Amino acid sequence: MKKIKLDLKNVSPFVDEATVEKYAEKASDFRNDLLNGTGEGSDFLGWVELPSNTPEELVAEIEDVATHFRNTVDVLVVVGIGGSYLGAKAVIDALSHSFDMMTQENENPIILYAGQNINEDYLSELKEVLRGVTFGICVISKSGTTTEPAIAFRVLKALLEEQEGEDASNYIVAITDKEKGALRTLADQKGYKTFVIPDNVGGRYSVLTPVGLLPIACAGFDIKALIAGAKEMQKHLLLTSFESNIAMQYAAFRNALYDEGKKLEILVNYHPKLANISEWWKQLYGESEGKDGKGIFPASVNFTTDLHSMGQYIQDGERTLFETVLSVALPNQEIAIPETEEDLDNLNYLAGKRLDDVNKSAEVATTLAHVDGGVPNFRIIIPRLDAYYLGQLIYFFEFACGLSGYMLGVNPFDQPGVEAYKKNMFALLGKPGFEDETEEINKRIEE
Ligand SMILES: O=P(O)(O)OC[C@H]1O[C@](O)(CO)[C@@H](O)[C@@H]1O
Repeated sequence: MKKIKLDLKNVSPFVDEATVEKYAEKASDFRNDLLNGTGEGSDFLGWVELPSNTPEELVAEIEDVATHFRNTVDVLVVVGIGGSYLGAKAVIDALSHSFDMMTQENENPIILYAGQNINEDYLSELKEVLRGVTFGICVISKSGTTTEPAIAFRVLKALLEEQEGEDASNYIVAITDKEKGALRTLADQKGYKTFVIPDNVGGRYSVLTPVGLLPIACAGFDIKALIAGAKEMQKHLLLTSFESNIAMQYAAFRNALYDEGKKLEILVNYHPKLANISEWWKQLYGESEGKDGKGIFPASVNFTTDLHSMGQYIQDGERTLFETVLSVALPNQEIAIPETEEDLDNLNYLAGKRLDDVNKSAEVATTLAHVDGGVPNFRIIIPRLDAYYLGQLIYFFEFACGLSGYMLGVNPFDQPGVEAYKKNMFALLGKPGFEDETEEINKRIEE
């Protein structure tokens, strides 16, 4: 089997060799910190060994529960926010037919999402489409106390109970901490089927635990292939030499770019199915690195679509950005451009060419133009879009993120900044225990 590759050709000219060397020298130590738990945040390194250590029995249990849902429901609502849904959505969207809801042969439940916002229209409309439909709920929260998914679950559970009566609990699975949190208490009391999120795996690193694996299996995709791909990458990233370790290279070069004033990284795809891989990646890198007044800001675009909107800025705006292009080597489908006799649209010069040839030309053309415009370009080559290579990609990004955070000098496994909005919101809503904050925030608003 092939491996995903990292092409540095269009990054190297933008960085000082000595700076890269500085990070490259440290890369091996940081790699050891990840493997041996000797760096900051070492309580949250459970993800490092997940691909090689996930027990077969757990995979079989996930597949059994997925089969139960695939046989009993038409829709599965995944309730979660951040790392508790982004990985599953990223993989499911990458592997699904682009027009899934229009295909007749879909034997798997439609996967919908809730709890990733607090919007009243969204949840009302979701309830509207679920009314009268056989649906299940997969509620995911590591802490078991996050407000957004807790509200959505309460609302959807009420609808499910209204429709299924005493049987409702057979349509619910909860993925949460083994003993802590409100969701654990509720699940135990109601007798829901549960899966555990290991203590030592943070939300944004949890896609290869039941958090990602169960929804992906319910959608009908091959979780064993996903894990096998991740395992292959895990083996590869054990390599100690900088020249052969693509995670060390990516981490070192992006930190060198940061030192050169490139403060913003744009993850680029030329494949619409990868759009949500970018959303997952943004949380992974944003929450891991954006702290202590530092960190590359992760952004994303979908090309060629966004070349007709953001293309102008990337080519010509502030020179503080670099791109990381996800390039899928081979499409899974084939379509050639037809020839017409009249050639009224002047496209006969492309007749017979595959669409992918045109897409690849756009990719090469754009990369060259952006490099000429002062935008360094990493290129990650994914042999094809399937579960195995997505597993490789996920593990590569996770490992590189850990390394990159250490190179930046931050703890890549905490997210203290996320608490600030929560504290204010609880104060505004008058949550018990936040009385002093409520008084303070009300004064501030009235001023
Ligand atoms: O799984 P939980 O505990 O509901 O958390 C969801 C998300 O919220 C955060 O904790 C941020 O508030 C993320 O790190 C996490 O992925």
